[in-house]
Parts: sequence; C-alpha cells; structure tokens
Amino acid sequence: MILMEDIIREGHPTLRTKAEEVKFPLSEDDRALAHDMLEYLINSQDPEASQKYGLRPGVGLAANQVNSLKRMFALHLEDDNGEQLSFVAINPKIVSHSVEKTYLPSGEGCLSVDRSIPGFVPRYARITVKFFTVDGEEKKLRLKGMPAVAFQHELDHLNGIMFYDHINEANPFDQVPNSFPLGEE
Ligand SMILES: CC(C)(C)[C@H](NC(=O)Nc1cc(F)cc(F)c1)C(=O)N(CC(=O)NO)CC1CCCC1
Ligand SMILES: [Zn+2]
Repeated sequence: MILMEDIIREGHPTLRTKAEEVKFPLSEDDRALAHDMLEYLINSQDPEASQKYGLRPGVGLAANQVNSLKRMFALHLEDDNGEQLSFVAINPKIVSHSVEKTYLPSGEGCLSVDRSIPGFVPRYARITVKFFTVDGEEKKLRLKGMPAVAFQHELDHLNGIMFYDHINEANPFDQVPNSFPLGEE
C-alpha cells in the first residue's frame, strides 16, 4: 500500500517532469500502481486507516506524486449531487471546456506540498474529458464543481505543473475575468 513516505514532495524533479502515455494492455506493474493509487485515496478518507497509517486525506493522486512518469491519476470524491466518483484515469485529456472559470475560495493545497500557499487557482468551471480505464475502455465525462477542479489539478501533475503556478504573484486573490468561486454558481 502507498504510505506518506511514498509521496514525493516539491523539489523532487519528477514533479516537474511530463509523464508518458501508458500502453495497453497495461503491464502487471501499471495495474498494481493504478490500484494502489486509488486504494491510497480510499484509505486516506477512512478515519481508522488514515489514523493507523498516518495518511493525509486526499481526493486525488497523480502518478508523478509516487515518482512514476505514467499518465494516470486516481480521483475519489463526491460530486455536487453527493454521487461518489472513484476511478483511475489513464491517458486523460480535456476535450473541451467552458469559457467561465472557477476557483476554490479557500485556495488549493497538494499532497506533495507541505506548506500552505494562499491565492486563487483559476480552473475551467466545466470540462468534457476523455480517458481510458485500466481495462482499456474509453470513457467520456462532463465534469463541473469539485470534480472538474480536481481533474484539472491532477492532469496538471502529469504535465509537471503545480497548482501555485496558476496563482497571480502580484495579486494572489485576483479574480480572473469570467470566473466565480466554487459553490456560488
Ligand atoms: C491536498 C489536500 C488539501 C489534501 C486536497 N484535499 C482537498 O482539497 N479536499 C477537499 C477540498 C474541498 F474543497 C472539498 C472536499 F470535500 C475535499 C487534495 O487531496 N488534493 C489532491 C492532490 O494534492 N492531488 O495531487 C489537492 C486538491 C486541490 C484541488 C483538487 C484536489
Ligand atoms: Zn497535487
């Protein structure tokens, strides 16, 4: 299982390296990695397991964060209707997006960043995404709200981008045009 010591922190070069497309059919190692990443999120959100293993509760985890340059990430979070989203996205892409942007009013954090960095992180408010499941099935989803923000945060990791790269240095709480805080659509 993945523990906090397996999650690399900012300064590690892999966080700034672009990950490579995964080939199908997945190797046993790739399947195991995909499983372990989702398992981390589930464990981290389970009070007993997170307490027992000292896991920081997370809603998303990208392969770069466990020092693997494979284009895959796991998401485990509830959507705006309280539906549980739980999947591993392989070779994910944003195929279209809204003009409007949104941002978490409390700013973003990251399992690979052990400090808090104030500021709004502009994200597309609505995205249409495509990715493959571990079994090679192509999925197409339309996301908004927290799932849309998390998908973009994780996809950034696969491209070596950190959330704070998007914060306006001069005015971290700058509200970019055509944007609204999450939850206040
Ligand atoms: C870094 C951490 C703060 C643990 C963050 N959790 C999180 O944002 N939880 C959360 C936020 C809400 F607004 C509502 C809610 F229900 C739960 C997280 O898991 N990540 C995952 C990560 O670091 N992936 O690489 C960072 C988030 C920033 C935006 C989306 C994911
Ligand atoms: Zn992150």
